[in-house]
Amino acid sequence: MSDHESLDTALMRALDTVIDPELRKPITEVGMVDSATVSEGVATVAVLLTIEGCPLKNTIEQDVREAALTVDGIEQVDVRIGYMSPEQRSELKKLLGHSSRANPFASPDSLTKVYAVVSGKGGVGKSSATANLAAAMASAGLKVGVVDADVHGFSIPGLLGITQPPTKLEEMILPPVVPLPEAQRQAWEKGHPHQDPGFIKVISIGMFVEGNQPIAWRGPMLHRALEQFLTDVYFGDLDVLLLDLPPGTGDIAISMAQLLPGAQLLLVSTPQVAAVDVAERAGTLSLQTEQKVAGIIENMSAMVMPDGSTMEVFGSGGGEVLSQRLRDALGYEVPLLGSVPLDVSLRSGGDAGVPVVWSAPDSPAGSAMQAVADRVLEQKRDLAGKALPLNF
Ligand SMILES: Nc1ncnc2c1ncn2[C@@H]1O[C@H](COP(=O)(O)OP(=O)(O)OP(=O)(O)O)[C@@H](O)[C@H]1O
Repeated sequence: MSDHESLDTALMRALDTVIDPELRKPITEVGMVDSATVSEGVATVAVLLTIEGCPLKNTIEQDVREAALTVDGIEQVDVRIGYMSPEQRSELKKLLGHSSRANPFASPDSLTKVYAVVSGKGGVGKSSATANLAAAMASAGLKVGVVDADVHGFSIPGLLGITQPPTKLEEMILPPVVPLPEAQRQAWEKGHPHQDPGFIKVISIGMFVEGNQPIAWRGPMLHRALEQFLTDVYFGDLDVLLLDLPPGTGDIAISMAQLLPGAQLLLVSTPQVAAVDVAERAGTLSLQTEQKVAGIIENMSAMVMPDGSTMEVFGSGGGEVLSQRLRDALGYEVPLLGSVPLDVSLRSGGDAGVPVVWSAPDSPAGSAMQAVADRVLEQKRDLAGKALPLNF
């Protein structure tokens, strides 16, 4: 083998380590490296991006440059950016095994655990719980998808700090990906040197409307939108899919049950005993849809004051009462998965686009949200006692 050939090969191996941020696959595997050669210490890499104006152009360019410079004998890198032709994009879709006519999560072979986060009333912290569960699960090394189907109150992109739009490849949609923040990534790599860290792929109705416009859709359109999210969006292999649904027992809850019959419900409620009736209705809808309620998340429970005392702004005991009532109504245990206190750090983390389990993991709300996520993951481990192909 000549020096040229061995350097070219070494360059290609280095490029194997560059992961496309949206597809979460090595760029060498998905046809994004058109050519890569080395001559007199200069690497020339022709990269094909999926679409023109790809928002991740700079990241990919930078990653290619850094990877090439790890090769002994390469001193300079010339990255040439081009774009895939329609034929190349079709090839890519085939390679990804994406068919926009199938909802992969409804297939009996699907290994993805699906949870719909629901509530009786609005404003009880359903979206905050969804974002924090997703973040905690990604920190545990899981590949997590989030579908923000809260049509009238979509807030997941903001809670997860997403500003980048999805990428459209004809009818296939590549959702934005939230990687682990630096501190969590380092902690993961220290404990699991040979395993990829988790991430969150997110799709939201809010990504498809201009500015802050309201959505005035009737049931069939909502159904179609949810269906499209499950079929047209390329999530790849996920460990967990979380859905943030609108509050109550409306059209979307029914559509979700039709499209994802295997989804389990996580019911969010405040500790206010008077709110339990409404939450109970959201839980007992599962009798008609034949879905399982996996547990209750009590949110906005007693706030810890600076002097260490607690203040029960929304009362107490609602989660326990709801757990008992649902056990009686549904005929199986519906555990209270945890109580998350009212906490400024949860609100400020959400406002800053960093869920509190990441921004302030030791805060009262951060540790309580983490504990809820741990309980959900434990339930998953218990599943039928069979080995799941997951590493947690
Ligand atoms: N434990 C908490 N401590 C402090 N603030 C909280 C807590 N939980 C939620 N909040 C705040 O309450 C508001 C409502 O929360 P969130 O948007 O998560 O509720 P929701 O149930 O999803 O609402 P919607 O009905 O609009 O979907 C947000 O401003 C959020 O930051």
